[in-house]
Amino acid sequence: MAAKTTYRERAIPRISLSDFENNIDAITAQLCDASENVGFFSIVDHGISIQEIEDMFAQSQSFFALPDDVKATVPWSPNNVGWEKNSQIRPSTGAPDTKESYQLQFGSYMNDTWISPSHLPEFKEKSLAFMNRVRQVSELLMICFARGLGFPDDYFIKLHDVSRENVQSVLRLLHYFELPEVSDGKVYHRAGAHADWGFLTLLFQREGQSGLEICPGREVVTEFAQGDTWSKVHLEAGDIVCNIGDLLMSWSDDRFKSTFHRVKAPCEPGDYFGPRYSMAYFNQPCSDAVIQGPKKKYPPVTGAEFTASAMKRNFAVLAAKRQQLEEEDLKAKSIAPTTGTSVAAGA
Ligand SMILES: O=C(O)CCC(=O)C(=O)O
Ligand SMILES: [Fe+2]
Repeated sequence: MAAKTTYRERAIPRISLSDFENNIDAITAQLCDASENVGFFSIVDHGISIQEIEDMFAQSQSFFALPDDVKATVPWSPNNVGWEKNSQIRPSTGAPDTKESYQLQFGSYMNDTWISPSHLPEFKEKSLAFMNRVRQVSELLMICFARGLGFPDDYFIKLHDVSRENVQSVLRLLHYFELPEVSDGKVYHRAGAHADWGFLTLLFQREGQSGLEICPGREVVTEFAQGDTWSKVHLEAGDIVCNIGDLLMSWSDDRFKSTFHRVKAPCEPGDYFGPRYSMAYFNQPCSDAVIQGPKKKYPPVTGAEFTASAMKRNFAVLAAKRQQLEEEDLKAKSIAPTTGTSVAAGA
């Protein structure tokens, strides 16, 4: 069984981007405050309509409704594009998330990885149009973060130029499976606790499909530890939930916090066990972008190097978690060799 969660109410700032040009200073101040103190905020009046978001969710749902052997024609690849199912293992749990996802990028890595129009005629065109809408909103936020850190306004925008071949930005469509409400003793991780390693994530969720929770408290980007007091992220239709990734935390000399979050493994009364769809747009800079904060707290690294070391850290923690689970399993078997009890990995 998953452990019972300790909750604390935390206010997650809601920031309006209305009349952006005239309000840019006030918006910058609110974004910096939210990023320093929570690491999560939602944005409203961002210009993407509820209808546009729902239309993209409809495309996503049509994709996931295809038979697995059709989705398998666009498999996940190490270029970070494509479809996977039950395969993303988080260091916090040591177990795969119970979900499937389809990752989309702007450039040529996608050439063989767009689902054929014979299955979904409008999928590619509609997805690229939606990705460009989210990119535009992201660029407004990038101007504010650049100002907040004392860089020129277009500093981050240029380093996330999606017309360049080596940009790493991704739209991840997610489908978490419906889960049994009656406990069968297993823990079904939806998205185990993690921090995003990119620059800034914009997340779209559907009303009624709750589960996103955050756990702030990280002071330096090199630290993997997490607290155990969670806060639910409440959602209003049309809101975009944004979170700082490790890369922006490092690029801001640890001023803006990349916060641990998860989609809870439902196990308590009131949790949502039904099918859940979400979409996460990860802003990730070009692989040759040079990353260093204004105070030079960390040595300069390229986008590619930052990603590689984030992966290395991730896999080291994952290996340690797996070893811990194996040792617990062996211990449980030696105490009660005939029960076959499985080890619950708490998120
Ligand atoms: O599905 C969600 O609400 C969160 C997904 C997420 O955190 C991720 O994919 O990094
Ligand atoms: Fe995430």
